[in-house]
Amino acid sequence: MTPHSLSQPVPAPRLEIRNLVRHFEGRAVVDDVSLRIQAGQVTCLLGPSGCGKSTTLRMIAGVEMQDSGEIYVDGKLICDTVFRVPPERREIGLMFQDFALFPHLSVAENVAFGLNGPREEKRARVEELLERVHLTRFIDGYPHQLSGGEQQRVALARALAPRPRIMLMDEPFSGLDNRLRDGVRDETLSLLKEEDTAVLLVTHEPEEAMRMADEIALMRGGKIVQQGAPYNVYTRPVDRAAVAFFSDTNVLRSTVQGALAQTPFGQFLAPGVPDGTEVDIVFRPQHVRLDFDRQGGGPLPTPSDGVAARGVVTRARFLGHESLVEFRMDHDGSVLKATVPNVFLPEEGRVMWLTVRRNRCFVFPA
Ligand SMILES: Nc1ncnc2c1ncn2[C@@H]1O[C@H](COP(=O)(O)OP(=O)(O)OP(=O)(O)O)[C@@H](O)[C@H]1O
Repeated sequence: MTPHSLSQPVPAPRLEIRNLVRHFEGRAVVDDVSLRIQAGQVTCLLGPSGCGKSTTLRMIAGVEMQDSGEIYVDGKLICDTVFRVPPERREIGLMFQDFALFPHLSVAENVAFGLNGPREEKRARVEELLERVHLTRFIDGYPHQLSGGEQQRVALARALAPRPRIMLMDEPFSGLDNRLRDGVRDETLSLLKEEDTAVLLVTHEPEEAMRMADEIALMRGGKIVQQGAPYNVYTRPVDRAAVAFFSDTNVLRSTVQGALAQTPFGQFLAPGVPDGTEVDIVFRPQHVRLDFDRQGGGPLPTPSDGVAARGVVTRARFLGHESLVEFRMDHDGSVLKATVPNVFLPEEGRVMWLTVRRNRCFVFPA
């Protein structure tokens, strides 16, 4: 870094919300939520249905008022409990799943809807955006002549036409079928990046968040419980529910003695956990290793994989890029799941030995 760049002032986040709170019927539906998003960055607000994602988005859009907290755009206050810039002056673009196009307006008229200024300028912006979403040929067409994916791209062009500083997107792709969705998502993402827009995208689908986000804010019960790059949120989850939100999980319950949790898979480190504490050892099916039975025995213990435990196959299914195998474990009759790349479909009743990758396990208080 040069001395010159050191002296550059750090730009204020394009969007910042501080300590937003909203109650409905005495319940905090959004409970002290803070976020910062830079220009050109996509943050996904990810969480189960009803956790307060849409209410957060609506407060930023200005169609819902917070009980407390502030919203800033480029460092300027646009809303607290006293001062409020009206929604239409916030320079925020909106895209919702059911944000339908106007059926009686042509594609060009739809895209131009939020634009002011001379006709030629508006037309030039409409042509530019339709070119970028590869829909120039439909410029004089009407929404009913377009497929779902094409309509969604027009909606995106319409939302971006006035060059909003921020885009708020609420489950924008959930109306599209799977085949279309990936393509529309990728195209949307590259267009948003080109426009240098700060994006807050609400979704309940982890795959969508992993695919789209620079940063994921995991929300539950009105609070952001974890925030970070997708890789970090996935590999360093804060609790058991955060693991389970992204994938199937296996759980072993144990009690800590001497900073160790004993299990049929050997011991797990539980540093700093007091003796007598019940813990859950949580791991994903892809971190279970399978081995064949060798005359009643399994593989020898290793420091990285611990001790092998015996299980019997109850079900095996091929999922496309991997196979999911379920086992009933000898030690307590519990069911554990393992995934194996490609095709692996052992018959029901087959005995196998399971080990668990130590460096992929999470130990949480139960
Ligand atoms: N106007 C309202 N009056 C009363 N309760 C409301 C209102 N709006 C939202 N809620 C409640 O607040 C909670 C959070 O709703 P919100 O729509 O923000 O959740 P969400 O995470 O976006 O869920 P979904 O993905 O299902 O839309 C829900 O329990 C909802 O019923």
